Amino acid sequence: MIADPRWHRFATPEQLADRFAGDMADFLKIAISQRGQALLAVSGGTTPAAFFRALSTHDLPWTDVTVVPVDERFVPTTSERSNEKLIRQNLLVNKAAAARFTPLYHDVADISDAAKLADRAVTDLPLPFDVVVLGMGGDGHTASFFPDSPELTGAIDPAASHHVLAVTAPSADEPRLTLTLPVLLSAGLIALHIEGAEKHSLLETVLAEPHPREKPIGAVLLHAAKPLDIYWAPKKGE
Ligand SMILES: O=C(O)[C@H](O)[C@@H](O)[C@H](O)[C@H](O)COP(=O)(O)O
Repeated sequence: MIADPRWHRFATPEQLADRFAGDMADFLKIAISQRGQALLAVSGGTTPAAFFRALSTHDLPWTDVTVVPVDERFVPTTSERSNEKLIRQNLLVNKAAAARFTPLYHDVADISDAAKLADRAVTDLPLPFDVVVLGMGGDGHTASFFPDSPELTGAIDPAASHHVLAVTAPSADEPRLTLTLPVLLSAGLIALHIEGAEKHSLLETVLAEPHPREKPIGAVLLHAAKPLDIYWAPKKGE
């Protein structure tokens, strides 16, 4: 049974970015006040850049915050496809430049070695995450849980023993490293940031009938112990 999500709807992506950044900054401040530090996992892709830039300007004890990618393309951090590059250029700037960062990408030949290194680094963090920010693709994937991935079952296994897995998928442009479902679900707050009418409609469909293997966002919705916060705005011109 899915816990009814909390929808936060905005007229424009700019208004969403400003309010979303303020809400996440407030939650990170609470986490820091309660446990002296905060763990923030963020997704990549094309949607979050404005939110990252807005969050980077907020005044909070960034030296007590560790930022981790929810998932990563197995590409050098100089690549335009790199989520680490996106995060470093848009979030780890301004006041947030003082934050710590734990990468998933490691410059090794074999992605399974990178996954092992990333899994060890994430395991060594003071888990659970305080905030996880997810995106969603038009096929209903989130993180790197792709419907056509042979590793999907392992990645969305609620009892997965690893925190990071290497995954591949014909629909993904490159091999990926992804946090697994349990480590995402253990977060204090899970926010889903999507924009556009198409994604809104897709999510409404999944909320009505979750198919974790067809629409992997459904695995998050089904197994989340608390409601997700969904931040949505129409795309420009919609
Ligand atoms: O590495 C990635 O691409 C993301 O982590 C991925 O899960 C993303 O959130 C969705 O693919 C949505 O991407 P867009 O924001 O580009 O639509």
